[in-house]
Amino acid sequence: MAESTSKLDFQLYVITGANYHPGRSIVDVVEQALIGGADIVQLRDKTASKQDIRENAHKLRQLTRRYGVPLIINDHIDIALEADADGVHLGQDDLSLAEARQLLGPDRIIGISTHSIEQGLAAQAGGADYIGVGPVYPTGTKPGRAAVTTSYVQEAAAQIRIPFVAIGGITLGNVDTVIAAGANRVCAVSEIVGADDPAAVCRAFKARLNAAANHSQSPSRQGQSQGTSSPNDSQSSAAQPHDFAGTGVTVNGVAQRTTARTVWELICQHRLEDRRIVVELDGAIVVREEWSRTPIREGAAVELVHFVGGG
Ligand SMILES: Cc1ncc(COP(=O)(O)OP(=O)(O)O)c(N)n1
Ligand SMILES: Cc1nc(C(=O)O)sc1CCOP(=O)(O)O
Ligand SMILES: [Mg+2]
Repeated sequence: MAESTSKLDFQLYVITGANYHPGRSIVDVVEQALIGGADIVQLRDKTASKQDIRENAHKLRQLTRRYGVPLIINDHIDIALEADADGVHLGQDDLSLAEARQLLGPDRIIGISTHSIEQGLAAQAGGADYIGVGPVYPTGTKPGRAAVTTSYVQEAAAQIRIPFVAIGGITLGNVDTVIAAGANRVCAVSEIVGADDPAAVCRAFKARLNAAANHSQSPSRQGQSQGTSSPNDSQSSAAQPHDFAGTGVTVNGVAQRTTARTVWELICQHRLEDRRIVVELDGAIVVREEWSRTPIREGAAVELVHFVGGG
């Protein structure tokens, strides 16, 4: 089912889990995930004191701002507001969606955990910005919760119109199965924050998600754009289609013709979609949230600056 336009644009969602990285700071581990291409970060800590969670929220707020990535706080609306996080994530047993919306206002993101299509449809009708669909597989991060299996992912893909993210026991070993069931977005805790190299794991997840997104393009669109797509295709409709000869642009000082319609498609054509990059268009920085909405026009001068060594 086609998604409605959303304020959310992500593929890879990373949730913290301090018990998985003893001896390494949360800031260090999350920064590695961001370098690897994590699109959204959730601070989740079920055991720390409220004061410690508050302090980590402020640290992660600063960090995620530097990377232009949204920060979600699990469970604690007060901390989300105090730290100026982008939103909260709530479960079926947490504060209700309606109460949370009243406290947070219309603009902050509210994500809701769902474990059945009935719960998913209810959260969508109640105004959730996204839903979690899981646990797809049994997981030690949420022990005792029965797996919903990829059947619920398939149902969500068919019936849910807001973004949904598959979660629970997702690893590089099974992510292709989850994607094949219809997930465009995945979320992981242990596989990422418990890894020796969280950046490498994130890059690998993004490569799988991007490969699937490119593969699912219609043949006519592939012909136009070399099979690249934005993380949320509905947002790239702002760009106008180009003719077959493409658009004359200069990329990093090299004149060329491109079939890319947006900055995001140009990034994909240059195979930089899973790299940490800064984009300059005609002398002005284009922030990450705008990549899939920013059209490439004839004569554009684009600088795609990527950081060698850090990811
Ligand atoms: C993206 C995402 N999905 C699901 C959850 C789980 O939330 P909840 O059911 O409230 O359980 P706890 O995380 O609070 O233990 C989540 N946090 N994020
Ligand atoms: C926090 C959480 N919520 C879930 C849900 O299905 O609602 S599954 C989950 C844990 C996800 O951790 P991992 O990637 O380590 O399996
Ligand atoms: Mg919760």
